[in-house]
Amino acid sequence: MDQLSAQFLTFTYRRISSMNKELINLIDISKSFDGEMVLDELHLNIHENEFLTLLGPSGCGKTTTLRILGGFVTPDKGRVVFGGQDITNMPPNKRQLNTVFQKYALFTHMNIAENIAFGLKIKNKSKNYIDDKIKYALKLVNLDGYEKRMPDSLSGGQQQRIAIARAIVNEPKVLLLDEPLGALDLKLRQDMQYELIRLKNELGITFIYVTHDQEEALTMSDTIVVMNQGYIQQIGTPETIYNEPENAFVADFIGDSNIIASMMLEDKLVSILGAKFACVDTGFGHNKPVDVVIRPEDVELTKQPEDGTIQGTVTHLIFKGVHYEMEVTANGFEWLVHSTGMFPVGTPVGIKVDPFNIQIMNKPASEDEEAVGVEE
Ligand SMILES: Nc1ncnc2c1ncn2[C@@H]1O[C@H](COP(=O)(O)OP(=O)(O)OP(=O)(O)O)[C@@H](O)[C@H]1O
Repeated sequence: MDQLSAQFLTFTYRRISSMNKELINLIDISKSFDGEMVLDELHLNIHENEFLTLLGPSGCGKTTTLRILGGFVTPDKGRVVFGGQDITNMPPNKRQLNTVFQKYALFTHMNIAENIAFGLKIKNKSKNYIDDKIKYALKLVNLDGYEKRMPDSLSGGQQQRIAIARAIVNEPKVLLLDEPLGALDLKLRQDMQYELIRLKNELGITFIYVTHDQEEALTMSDTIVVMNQGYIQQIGTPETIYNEPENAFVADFIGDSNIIASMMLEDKLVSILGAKFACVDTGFGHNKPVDVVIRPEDVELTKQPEDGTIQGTVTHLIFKGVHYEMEVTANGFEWLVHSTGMFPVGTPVGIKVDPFNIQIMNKPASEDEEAVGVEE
């Protein structure tokens, strides 16, 4: 198992095991800008106390979805329902949602306490109420005593915590976070990921998080929604998304993978690059073109070709710290392999895969005829 898989498995304990009540329903939402379809009949249910992440490449519609939730963008079609109430046309300030953006957008001429108090003052809350809230919020984000500091005397990570503190004093039921860690360096980003998980658990509210960083999504989320070109590709727990990707896009976007055009010969038997491999999937039919996904850490290399192996040669080797990354050319395919064992370049090896680690995916209908790897 590589670092990535280990990292998200560590967090399994805190995930919602039996999902809570539905809180938000996005029902058949469509949105175009300048005649370009950005979201096409998007349907999504979000639960109470869920950490849900919208994940996908740049331009896939994540921020637009978040802005529709926040009320900053009105959908062309479809409805936004919050706690059973239609809020599609409700203005942002009336919604029980608060947004934290990538750019902290703190008021530079106000100190930290004034920044946090800003929204509460507009709502005419009493001084005592506001002071209590400031203390409470600063404690939650681990910045007690920072009331009098000015924003430009804080680090990026601290400023982002203040932006979060400012959002949570409004007691939203949902926090919308648009790449809030995007501007931070890697180490700080990782620390803040833990902070956000803790914060969400302490507050007991729903977090809807936008990122294009798959590792961040795997680390933090109860549920990941993988999006591409305005469509939801898959919704699932990090484990499901990583181990059982439903299509080649998801498999390719989440972590490294070997995606191989193959042929399902019969239930539990697949022909990969001309060799027969036992697998566990059923119901794909006979002699049906499929895509097979095998994660690099699930490829086992053997010194001698064995039954159920393909023979190949190691063509690249890189030391990655926790594992070696190798490329093995076998039956015309470049296999990506992560292994704690090292095989020097030029070594002949056998490739073996446990049946449970072979993930079968239906090919899109239009690609059926292009399938390769047929051999009886
Ligand atoms: N107000 C707007 N006017 C015109 N086009 C827009 C507007 N907002 C978004 N778009 C376009 O809609 C598409 C989706 O944008 P969106 O910001 O939702 O993507 P994203 O997945 O959040 O991307 P990124 O990760 O780069 O922020 C993009 O092509 C973008 O240019």
